[in-house]
Amino acid sequence: MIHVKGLCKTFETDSAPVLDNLSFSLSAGETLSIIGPSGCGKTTLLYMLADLLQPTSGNIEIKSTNSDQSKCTTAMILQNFGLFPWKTVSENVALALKIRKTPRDVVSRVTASLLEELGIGALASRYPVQISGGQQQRVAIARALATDPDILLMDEPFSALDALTREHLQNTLLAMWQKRRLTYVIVTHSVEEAVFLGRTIMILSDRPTRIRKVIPNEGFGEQVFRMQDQYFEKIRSIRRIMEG
Ligand SMILES: Nc1ncnc2c1ncn2[C@@H]1O[C@H](COP(=O)(O)OP(=O)(O)OP(=O)(O)O)[C@@H](O)[C@H]1O
Repeated sequence: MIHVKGLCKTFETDSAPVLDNLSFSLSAGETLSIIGPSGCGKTTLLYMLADLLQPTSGNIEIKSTNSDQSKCTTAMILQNFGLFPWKTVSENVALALKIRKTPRDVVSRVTASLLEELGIGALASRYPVQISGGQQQRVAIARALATDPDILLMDEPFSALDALTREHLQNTLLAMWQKRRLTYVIVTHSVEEAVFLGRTIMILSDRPTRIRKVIPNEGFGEQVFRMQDQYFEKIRSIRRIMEG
């Protein structure tokens, strides 16, 4: 579904490349955690996957496995939630559907069902300032899922949250994956989060950034994984690789 080949990125203001010859693939229904040193280009990579930035060279092909559809849709969730403060929770979630001129009854139905699914149905008419950070992030997830994207791209989506809320939302994301078999890519600074949420974990190097290692994560997929030896062993092995 996602095929990245020989991807390089150098910004005009900087002579040194940020990303240097990255190649990887991700199939439909798979989940990828990307982890690496600060400033190595994780956000840059995500923006290129979202088609918000162009590579300097190399290419990204995002294609549906369904032959009727040649192009896949992506949605992105940002670290600071990116909600519009002047719109209510349900208006924020409905936004992308309204922009696409979706019939009003469909907008209401999809919005209400997503808010229920994410446990924030009672907050529909509140404004973002009237709800907690964790609840705001649930709204951001609902908004991203409203258009039923093929691929969900997340840039440190839970990093601003306290540990318990973060864990709840990781569980929510996993539940959404189990239910919908979402394909998602998550950028994170947390090794624990990378291991809990990625069936594959990609470790990036320092700049010029290359793929240091791609690690399959067989235990991924259930909440109980967090309590298992395999989970802690994977965290230890990734830390060893990152510490070098
Ligand atoms: N638009 C831009 N113009 C010039 N340089 C940029 C631009 N965007 C990012 N950079 C540079 O590219 C490098 C990678 O930035 P990026 O935000 O992708 O890293 P990151 O791995 O996501 O960082 P962090 O882990 O700290 O969030 C940094 O050195 C940054 O300053």
